[in-house]
Amino acid sequence: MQTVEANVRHSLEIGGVSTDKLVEEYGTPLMVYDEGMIRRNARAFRSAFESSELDFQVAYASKAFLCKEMARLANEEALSLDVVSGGELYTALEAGFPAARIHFHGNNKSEEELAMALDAEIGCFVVDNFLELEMLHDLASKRNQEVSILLRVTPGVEAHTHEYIMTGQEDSKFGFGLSNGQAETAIQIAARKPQYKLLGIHSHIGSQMFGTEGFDQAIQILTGFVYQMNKKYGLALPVLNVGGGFGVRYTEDDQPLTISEYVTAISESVKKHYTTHELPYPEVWIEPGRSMVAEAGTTLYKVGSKKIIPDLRTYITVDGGMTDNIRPALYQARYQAMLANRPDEDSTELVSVAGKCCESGDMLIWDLMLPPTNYGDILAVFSTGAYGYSMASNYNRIPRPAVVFADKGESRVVIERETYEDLVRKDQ
Ligand SMILES: Cc1ncc(COP(=O)(O)O)c(C=O)c1O
Ligand SMILES: N[C@@H](CCCC[NH3+])C(=O)O
Repeated sequence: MQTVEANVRHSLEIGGVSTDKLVEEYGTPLMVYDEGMIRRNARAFRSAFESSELDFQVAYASKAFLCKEMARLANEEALSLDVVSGGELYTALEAGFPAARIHFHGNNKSEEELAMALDAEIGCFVVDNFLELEMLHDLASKRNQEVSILLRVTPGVEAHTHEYIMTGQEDSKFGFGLSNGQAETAIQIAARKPQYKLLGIHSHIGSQMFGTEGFDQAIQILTGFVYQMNKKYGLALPVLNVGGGFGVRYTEDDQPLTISEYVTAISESVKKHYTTHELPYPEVWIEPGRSMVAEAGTTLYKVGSKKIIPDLRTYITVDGGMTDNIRPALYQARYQAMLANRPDEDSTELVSVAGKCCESGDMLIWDLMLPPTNYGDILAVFSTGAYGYSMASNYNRIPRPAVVFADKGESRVVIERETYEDLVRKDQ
């Protein structure tokens, strides 16, 4: 994959650091990010928008991977930050991320979380439902604080991994339905509330999308709605947030567009539909998560036991699994991998890669060709940078791995490996 280069002398390199060295220094399992690649992705999003000449914000969807150093990187790259919980918000604030560029999502923000975000004076709340619409305003009124909001709407466009389906109905736990009139009701309520500055609407149609048709459909529907709200209530709604969902390459079967192609398609679509409705161009916000970090991440595991079932299958087991990457078990997600310590050897053995959890579903890769493996080999699994560590668990009381950023031949720990002591720290 793009994130790694084979160092033909003996081992794979990530961000210019040999995986031999990384494993020796930090142990396994180890999550390694090619920091330069994350920065290039951030710049690709921004520069494509700059070429479009639209006003924009690129908000990194921090659910994909967040720690303080990642928040600092996002800030250095002039990204905004999409957070969906008090924990993500806290991490961003602890990292010194500017509150004015934080957008707060979530379909059940608690009063405490809302108060925390009001205290911090974050840039925008993406209001999801009628309870929040009232609760946030009550809290803001008590503080006499003005709050910028977007309303999350469900436009009735559902994006699936490889295709788009017009649902007609809006069966989603998120947001206000457009076709059933709830979005309009929410707009009317929001527009009357004195503490609210209603910036516009938000929609997110799905994740890991390979095309742009879904965005175009959603933008067409959203623009029609903005037009109606403008005509009926004289509302300007200057911000249009079209969410995230840009696809990445996990295996050679995945054919995502480039970042620039996604952004260009969105910009063109916004221009086309706003022009049709004779509306001034909005400020366009997007929320890429996966596409910012997935391909920049590689997980290094140590190969352990091997089980050969004659005429059936050969299992090799690594020292991690569903605790650091739940995606294969949860979504049947597929990954590519290679032996990091023998990158130039021919792959002649068909194996399936199992994790070490007490769970049959704890498989990382089915049917992978590798050179004949031995105990102690290092397996590099590619494109694990999104929704891997962020969805990690301590199932079987397995500590979470360390996370390292590698760049220009240097590496540094950004999240320390959990210890057994960490695991019992909260136990009574
Ligand atoms: C509201 C919202 N924004 C952004 C994202 C990020 O999506 P992705 O990681 O696919 O770019 C998600 C997750 O799907 C989301 O729910
Ligand atoms: N966690 C999911 C995607 C959810 C996106 C967040 N709304 C994944 O790994 O693919």
